[in-house]
Amino acid sequence: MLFHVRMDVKLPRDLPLAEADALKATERARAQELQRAGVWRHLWRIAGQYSNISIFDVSSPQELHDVLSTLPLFPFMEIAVAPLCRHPSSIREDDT
Ligand SMILES: O=C(O)C[C@H]1C=CC(=O)O1
Repeated sequence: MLFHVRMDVKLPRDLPLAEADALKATERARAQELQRAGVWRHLWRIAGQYSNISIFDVSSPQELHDVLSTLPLFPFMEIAVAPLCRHPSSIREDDT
């Protein structure tokens, strides 16, 4: 199942820089691991915002929740999820 996910990162202003940098580094490593595994299919920065638009490929809403809720930055993100299905006018033969 494909899900469109928007993540808006809201780090506390008083979070020490070293802690923020460590969180971002662990988030980056996890994001890249999930991309290599094919779970995090697309990851795009929204221009001018500390936000991303992503496409996840998981077996269920529960798996998506498990993945998102264990991201290191999860406590500092507002997340909006939309489940996707094929558009009847799409000319793509697969769901990539
Ligand atoms: O920077 C972000 O958009 C938040 C998060 C998503 C991937 C990653 O490395 O950090």
